[in-house]
Amino acid sequence: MASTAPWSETRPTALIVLADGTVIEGRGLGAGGQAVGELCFNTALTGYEEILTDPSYAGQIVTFTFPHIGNVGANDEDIEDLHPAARAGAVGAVFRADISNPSNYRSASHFDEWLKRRGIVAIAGVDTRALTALLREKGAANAVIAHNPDGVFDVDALKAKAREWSGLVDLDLAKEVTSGQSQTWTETPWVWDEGYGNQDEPTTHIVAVDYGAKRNILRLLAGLGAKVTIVPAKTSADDILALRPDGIFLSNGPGDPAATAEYAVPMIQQLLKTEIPLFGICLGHQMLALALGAKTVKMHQGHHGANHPVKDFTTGKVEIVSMNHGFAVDGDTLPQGVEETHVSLFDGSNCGLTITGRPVFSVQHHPEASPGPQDSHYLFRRFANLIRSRRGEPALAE
Ligand SMILES: NC(=O)CC[C@H](N)C(=O)O
Repeated sequence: MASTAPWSETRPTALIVLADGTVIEGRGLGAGGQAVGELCFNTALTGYEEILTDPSYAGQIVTFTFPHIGNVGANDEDIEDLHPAARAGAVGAVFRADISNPSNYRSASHFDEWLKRRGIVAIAGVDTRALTALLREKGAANAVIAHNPDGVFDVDALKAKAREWSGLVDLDLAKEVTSGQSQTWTETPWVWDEGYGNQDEPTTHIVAVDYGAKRNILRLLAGLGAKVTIVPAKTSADDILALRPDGIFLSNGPGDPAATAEYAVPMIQQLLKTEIPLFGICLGHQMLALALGAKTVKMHQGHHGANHPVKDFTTGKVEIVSMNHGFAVDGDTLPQGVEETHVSLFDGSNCGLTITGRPVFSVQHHPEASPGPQDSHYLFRRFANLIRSRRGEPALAE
């Protein structure tokens, strides 16, 4: 099977070096050079391009547990970050098999070329089952991924680099990946044979605070009739309210929520003094929880995949969801008046909250999928219904 990977039987052309000194050898793919970050694993079977361009993955190296990554090629349509030139998203990728030639009508380039252009350092030929078992046992690890086609590495220097990296705890990465200025978003979700649409006749206005927002979230909001104004992470509550939103959205994003909370929490607390419906996803969920007085914790290995079962206590239904988080809200710290609405059926961790009797809620998982099942799309309709109810309009079927 063809591969663009430089192949050396005798010499590895890429390494993963963990902070504990573990060295894993393989074949280099994608960009040359080195990247440092937290090494995690993702169990999704599809959607590698969406995963690697999710800005929530900034500062992380993703091990794909699915062995064949790259076979549907790459295109410019399936990226999830708002500003591709800024390359917010995963810094490295780990694969079992080499990348085969693309076979898909939507493919515009070989995935290896795409990785190179995107500046993602990648490695193939890794026993990803063993690596995943190691990460499950020891927890997500600080690591360096290095790719040199000549096969020359200073392993001691790589070990030191992995050891000396700060790690994600206390790191505010939202400020690195947020939009520099406000912009309007009107693109609606992808439809078979038609591609993406456009919201030409918006009936509501949603302000989305961008901590590293994924495009498909914005598309789903626009698809439900909203004009979306994306604002930078540090926009003040006054400036947000001056836009006269019908609803406010707090986006997903990378890094430690407790670090971003420094400026996000006072802003969210001010927004909560109004009755404007508010919806948060992932980092947005975590910061809403912090604004309400709850605590977030670093998880052992995190949740990254497209096959996680979550229970919605408000309906009793179980949904299969996309997840990508390394921190979680400690459900035991939710104050009185705040209800836990969703929980992970894998480990019981908190996956959602609402303020009793108020139009405010958030979830830890990624209801926009992209990639993943669409079971949780109802949460966008739940948000739209909070806006509709405030305006005296009939509810959509959830
Ligand atoms: N997808 C996200 O928004 C991730 C939130 C946060 N950075 C975490 O890892 O838990």
